[in-house]
Amino acid sequence: MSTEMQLNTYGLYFESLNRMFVFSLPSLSSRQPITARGSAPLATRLLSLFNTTRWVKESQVVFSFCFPRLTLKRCATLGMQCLRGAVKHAGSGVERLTSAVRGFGSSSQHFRASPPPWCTDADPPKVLITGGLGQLGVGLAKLLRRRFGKNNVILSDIRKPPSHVDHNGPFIFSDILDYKNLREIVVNNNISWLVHYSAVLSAVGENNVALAREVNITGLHNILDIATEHGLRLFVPSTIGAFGPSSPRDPAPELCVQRPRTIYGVSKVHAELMGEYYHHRYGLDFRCLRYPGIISADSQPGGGTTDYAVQIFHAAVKTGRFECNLRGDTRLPMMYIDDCLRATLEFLEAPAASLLGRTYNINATSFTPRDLVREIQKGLPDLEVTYNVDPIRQAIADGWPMALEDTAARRDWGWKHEYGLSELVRTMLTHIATGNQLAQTY
Ligand SMILES: NC(=O)c1ccc[n+]([C@@H]2O[C@H](COP(=O)([O-])OP(=O)(O)OC[C@H]3O[C@@H](n4cnc5c(N)ncnc54)[C@H](O)[C@@H]3O)[C@@H](O)[C@H]2O)c1
Ligand SMILES: C[C@@H](O)[C@H](N)C(=O)O
Repeated sequence: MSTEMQLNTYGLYFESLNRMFVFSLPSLSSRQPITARGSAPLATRLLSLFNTTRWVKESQVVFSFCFPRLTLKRCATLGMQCLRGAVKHAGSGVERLTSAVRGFGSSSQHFRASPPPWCTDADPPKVLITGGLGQLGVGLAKLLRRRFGKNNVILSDIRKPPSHVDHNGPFIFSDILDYKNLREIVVNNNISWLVHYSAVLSAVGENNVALAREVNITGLHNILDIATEHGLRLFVPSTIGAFGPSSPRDPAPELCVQRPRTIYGVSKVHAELMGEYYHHRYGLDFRCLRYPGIISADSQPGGGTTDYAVQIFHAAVKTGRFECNLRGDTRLPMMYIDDCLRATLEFLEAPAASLLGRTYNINATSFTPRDLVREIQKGLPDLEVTYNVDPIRQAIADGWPMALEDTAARRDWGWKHEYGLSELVRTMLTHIATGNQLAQTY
């Protein structure tokens, strides 16, 4: 199939339902395949110019622009302007794409082209996120709302939302231990996808085993039953904490001995097994990713063992000093939040037929506190770090893997991380510094 044909069929697609303009770059030539890295100038330009979502699918890099409030015609025109502007600024290597973009839109037939195979849902899903006020939920809601529309994604938690969360889309109270309330929410809002983020994390769990057991195990049972009863697609994250000291550590394969020594880890292995059992027994569309430790700038971690790797950035920018509660040589798998949330959306959207398994490892980078300090010091050379090891957290970390083996995710649904250690550190410092400046001006 020629590049132009691919572009006409898959490259530029206008999804009228969501006023969404989807734009993908196939490999343009064998000499210069467009990959996430190969297309960096164009990708960077697009991401800096517009609020875009990016997926990487097989050999294609996919962007979408969503203009939910505009008329169809205005939306299509704007989409074309975005693409032309971005391509013009992207520099070399995209000449053939430029000519295809020029041709696209001249005939209305393009807007009736079939959607790409991974974009065929006629109705957007109605998504409920439980435990949505933690480190990951608000960011995921933002990403999903951009993709499916603001009112199609409901955040829920047992805490009161800060005002910015309350203003950005629907939020409701939901305690996952209250089965009746959960069922009412699912029925009344016609929920079709459930992202189950409520949990008690590793360090807090060791301090309150009863609570962790209640939320992570009893709560999960409620979620599984509701999801099965109402035919929902259910996403439950697992973790590097689902492995233990007897698992292979570098890397931990998808299938291996899992004997974690924390209530958090035990509850996550339980979730993986119960979800897979419900999938095979009742046909539940259960999907589970084992996340590494997640690093985010504008949301705080909720009491885990990898929290130091978020806290150090804030301390580095604010005071120039940090006391680390893990030993300097403790290597753990970590991931920048944008990679984690994009992986979650891509995995949720993956056709069921492409999923050979239901629980996947995803990996990005691994580092020790010392590696992280060295990298931060490239931008903030005056940062001073001392070590005051917390024995509970250190014992947990010593039983976790140093890296995850994630070839199945890369093969089955095109997972690809974008942030290595240096990109992660640069991005975190920029976000935190910008956030602080903004805070000072108000
Ligand atoms: N953040 C990470 O590094 C990481 C890594 C691996 C896996 N995960 C998993 O991702 C998910 C989200 O993680 P996070 O970091 O946002 O967690 P978090 O601890 O920051 O947030 C969890 C949320 O669950 C809520 N919650 C507690 N009890 C509840 C109940 N009874 N009903 C409803 N909500 C309740 C809390 O109020 C909190 O807002 C969790 O399942 C976690 O295990 C996170
Ligand atoms: C790794 C992850 O599950 C969480 N951040 C924790 O440390 O508990």
